[in-house]
Amino acid sequence: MLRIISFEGIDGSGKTTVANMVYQRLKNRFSGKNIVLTKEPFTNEITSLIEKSGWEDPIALTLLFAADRAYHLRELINQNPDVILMDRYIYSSIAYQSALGIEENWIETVNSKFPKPVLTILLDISPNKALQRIQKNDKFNFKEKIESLTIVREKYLELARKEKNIVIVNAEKSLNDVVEEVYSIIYSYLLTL
Ligand SMILES: Nc1ncnc2c1ncn2[C@@H]1O[C@H](COP(=O)(O)OP(=O)(O)OP(=O)(O)O)[C@@H](O)[C@H]1O
Ligand SMILES: Cc1cn([C@H]2C[C@H](O)[C@@H](COP(=O)(O)O)O2)c(=O)[nH]c1=O
Repeated sequence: MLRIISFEGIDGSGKTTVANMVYQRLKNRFSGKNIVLTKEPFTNEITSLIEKSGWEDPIALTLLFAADRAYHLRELINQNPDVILMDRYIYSSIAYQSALGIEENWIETVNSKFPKPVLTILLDISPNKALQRIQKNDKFNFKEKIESLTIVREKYLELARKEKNIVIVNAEKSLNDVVEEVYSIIYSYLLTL
């Protein structure tokens, strides 16, 4: 069984930075466990198709992200991890692709063969603040408009109201405070294994 802890949130919420810092601390504290840090999208080939698609067709995007995920999970199984820290996972598809107008039920069905995350850290931040942070770090060629990120954020918050394993963390706090909070949530989970 793959135990996946996913990091979710709108672009610029701090997922990659926080996941990396928390991973370093967890690796030192739980040196006997095989903790893997990874991110989605995973494959260069599918990422390039996603970029070529122009980020507008939610059906194509849902299917491409799911194909990437299927390949990614097969690679992860081979690493025999105790726990996987995943920078984006299924809830990214639900939040982002449903924000483009596609039915959430269908996105859930497309992703229904993948293991659900045991825990999800939702880094919540206003789109304004998030966009200020990534102005200089934007790696992807897509529209990072405040309007669209506002819808994505609302989709994430809706998911958090439905799914008990999603923990909302205020990502507007200082980096140290966010890392401390996320570390302690995951630490408590790992002690139960
Ligand atoms: N709590 C914080 N306070 C201030 N700056 C932060 C905080 N967290 C992250 N940052 C900074 O914000 C920028 C974006 O962070 P990061 O790339 O980790 O976000 P992300 O959620 O992974 O973004 P994306 O989804 O676009 O890849 C980085 O420059 C990072 O150093
Ligand atoms: C997994 C996944 C990702 N996306 C979107 C979300 C982001 O805008 C980009 C990835 O960018 P990052 O800077 O590497 O986080 O892809 C998506 O729309 N659907 C998904 O399933």
